[in-house]
Amino acid sequence: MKTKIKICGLRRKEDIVYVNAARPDYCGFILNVPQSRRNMDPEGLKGLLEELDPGIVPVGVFVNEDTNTILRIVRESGLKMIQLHGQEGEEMVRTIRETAGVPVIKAVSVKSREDVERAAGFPADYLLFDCGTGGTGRSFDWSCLEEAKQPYFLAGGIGIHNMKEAVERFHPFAVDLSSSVETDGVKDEKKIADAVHMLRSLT
Ligand SMILES: O=C(O)c1ccccc1N[C@@H]1O[C@H](COP(=O)(O)O)[C@@H](O)[C@H]1O
Repeated sequence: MKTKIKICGLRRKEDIVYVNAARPDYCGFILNVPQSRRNMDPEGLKGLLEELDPGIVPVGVFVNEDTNTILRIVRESGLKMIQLHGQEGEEMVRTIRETAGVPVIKAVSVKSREDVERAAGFPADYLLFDCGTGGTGRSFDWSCLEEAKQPYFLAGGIGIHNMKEAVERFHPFAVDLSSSVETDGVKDEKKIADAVHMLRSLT
């Protein structure tokens, strides 16, 4: 199967224009995470999603958010996928997956092979392997991925400099980019286009 691509951390109208032109498979919105410079208020989300090309799946990224708040935001905004990027436990992942009616991605911070092995027990539709807290622009030791048993999103410092190696060596379900497609802290149209173009040329 061809590796897909997600562009994460959109928050401006221009960002929607950029992804509509580049056409990644998924795009992500960091919601109610004030410690992130990519944070956006869910109030503004519906308006952005109305402008999004229907062929791009919008993913809501939450960090240790209350379950009912996640379910309400998904219901009201039209998000098509949920990414849990904090310390959410199995029970919460299961509840959200059963109730929200959209697929759930569970992010796991990888420091060792054991982190990847343990993640196999999560009742999520997809796992996402990342470095640290998310959106850091840093990679982890990819040799840990040799223990991965199910389809996963690969995140953490992915860009055009290392995407070829990531895809050809590990065949992730999707690569997930944020920092590498920004200039001066905002999304960059050309970097997004180049990243999506490179991914399509690889697979
Ligand atoms: O991007 C953030 O600020 C962020 C904040 C909180 C949770 C997740 C966040 N981003 C996720 O990080 C990876 C991309 O990381 P990178 O910048 O390319 O290294 C992706 O999964 C985003 O959803």
